[in-house]
Amino acid sequence: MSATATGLPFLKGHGTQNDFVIVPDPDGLLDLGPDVVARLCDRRAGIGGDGLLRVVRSAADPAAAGQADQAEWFMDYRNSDGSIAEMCGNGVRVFARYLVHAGLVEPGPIAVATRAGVRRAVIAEDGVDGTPGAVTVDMGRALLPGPDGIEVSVGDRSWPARNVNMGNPHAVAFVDDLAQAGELRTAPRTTPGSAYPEGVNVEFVVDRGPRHVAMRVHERGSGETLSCGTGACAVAVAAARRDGLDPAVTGEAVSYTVDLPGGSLVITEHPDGRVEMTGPAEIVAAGTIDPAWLGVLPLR
Ligand SMILES: N[C@@H](CCC[C@H](N)C(=O)O)C(=O)O
Repeated sequence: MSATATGLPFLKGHGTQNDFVIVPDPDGLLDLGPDVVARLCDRRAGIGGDGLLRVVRSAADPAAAGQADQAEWFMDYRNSDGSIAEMCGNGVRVFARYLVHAGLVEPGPIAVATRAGVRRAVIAEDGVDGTPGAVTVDMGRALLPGPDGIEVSVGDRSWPARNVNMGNPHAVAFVDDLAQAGELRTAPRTTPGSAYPEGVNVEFVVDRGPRHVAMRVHERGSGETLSCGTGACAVAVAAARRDGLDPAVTGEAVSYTVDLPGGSLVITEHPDGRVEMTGPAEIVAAGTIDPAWLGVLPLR
């Protein structure tokens, strides 16, 4: 499936209600600029999505340089405002689900090239009732680069936050009540400004029970979304450190269930530092974008 004079094929998918426009471009023929991506992600005038996943062979995209020998497919992820991000956790599960849906891979282990490097996933078989199998992804190591003293503010309220990098940047703030963050129509402020020169995803977290938390997120480039996979990983690692748990020290893996408005993810940090995310991913629709609406097919 690729762009033709009669239109641009697309699919729609989501993982815990973080939703994506999926554009198959196996041979890397499309040039999707920020404006085109933002139009496609527009929920009223376009298809609608928190982001866009272009599916391209690693060998056909310079952004996947050096990864083609390990991962045939490259996830070219874009935020809904058209900006590029290094990584998307829900996106990589949906990307894997698309590859199975399209018959390009079988359920089981798969490697996906991303701007943050190769991510290895395992796609479970569908359930007997047809429920799509969960996808588990090795999200790599969390970095906790500091500095101390980061604060996140909404209106006149501020909270201390922890800087966690999952390939993309996160500020994780523990709050008393998720409603305290308000409507999140605009990005929370973070200080010092120097902590996040490329912008940041901000998570607000409350405890639900032992190794069980709930969160809301304001995503860089997409606004408040119903789920963020990298955000859930960042939250689980920040919660573990707050709880005095570090698998590298104890030698025991630590798992947290992270509830998001769109569903739940299970995040496990291993003694070697790998952070594993397990959650659902499904394809909900497929169609063709009218070239007249698009103006012109964005071919290279
Ligand atoms: N929703 C994603 C994260 C997408 C990228 C993020 N908005 C950024 O700019 O870093 C996820 O599931 O991880």
